[in-house]
Amino acid sequence: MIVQKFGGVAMKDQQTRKLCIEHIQAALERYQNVVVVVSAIGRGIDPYSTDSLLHLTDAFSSAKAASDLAASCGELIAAAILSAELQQAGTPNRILHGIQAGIWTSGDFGDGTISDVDPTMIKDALTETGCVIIPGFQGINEFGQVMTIGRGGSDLTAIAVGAALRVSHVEFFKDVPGIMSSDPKDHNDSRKLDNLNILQLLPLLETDRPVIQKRAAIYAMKKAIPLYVRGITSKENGTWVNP
Ligand SMILES: Nc1ncnc2c1ncn2[C@@H]1O[C@H](COP(=O)(O)OP(=O)(O)O)[C@@H](O)[C@H]1O
Ligand SMILES: N[C@@H](CC(=O)OP(=O)(O)O)C(=O)O
Repeated sequence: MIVQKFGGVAMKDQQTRKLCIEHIQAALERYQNVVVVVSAIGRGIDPYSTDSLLHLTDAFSSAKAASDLAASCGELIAAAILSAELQQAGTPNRILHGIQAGIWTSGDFGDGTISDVDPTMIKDALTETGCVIIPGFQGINEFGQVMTIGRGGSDLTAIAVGAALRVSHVEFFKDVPGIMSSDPKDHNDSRKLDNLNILQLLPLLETDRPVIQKRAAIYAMKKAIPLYVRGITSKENGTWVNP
């Protein structure tokens, strides 16, 4: 069993989602059970991106619970679209969201922390279909309210679910071929790294646009979960991150 995480760029249109579906189908053949964690579709002004949802009204600045509920819809929409397209491609699957996903959060709206993951319903669903889709970036607090867990938080969702299910590793699909020696969007001379450990990764995450959310990387280190960061379009090997 593995967890695969597809971010906003991988999910951005039907063409890139076809690549996501190919990666999911390949993983199903190899591992039988796959949990897919998705982020909201696109970036910036794209209609269902997290930024667009957070800017639907300026009243969200003083209504944090409502703002989180709106933001969480981006990942719900992404899960619904990927589920339908996977089904169309011949792969039955089931979405688990909200309380069904068993992801419990605490702390502040907009920046919650995952306090517990109860994998019972995920395991039950996997016995039915082998492929479960979970909207990232969110959980439920003790009062049953939806909370988001900080920008880039789907990475944390994927790792926390992976840890709860004791998977062999968590895979991330990016618009870069793996983890590079520096951000390739800023440095022409950056080169792909084949292997590194999380302590070596942490300095690379000190940027406005980290390749993995820093909080998620620290969680992976604490739970001893290996990560595999791959390119969504490339066939070449990605980067293994050892805990
Ligand atoms: N050291 C690095 N190696 C690779 N990519 C990096 C690095 N540092 C920053 N990045 C940036 O991370 C981006 C991918 O992460 P991100 O956009 O958060 O993915 P996701 O779509 O999964 O959320 C790349 O487009 C790249 O600009
Ligand atoms: N959609 C959320 C959560 C997330 O992790 O997104 P992405 O995987 O696209 O960085 C955000 O933009 O913060």
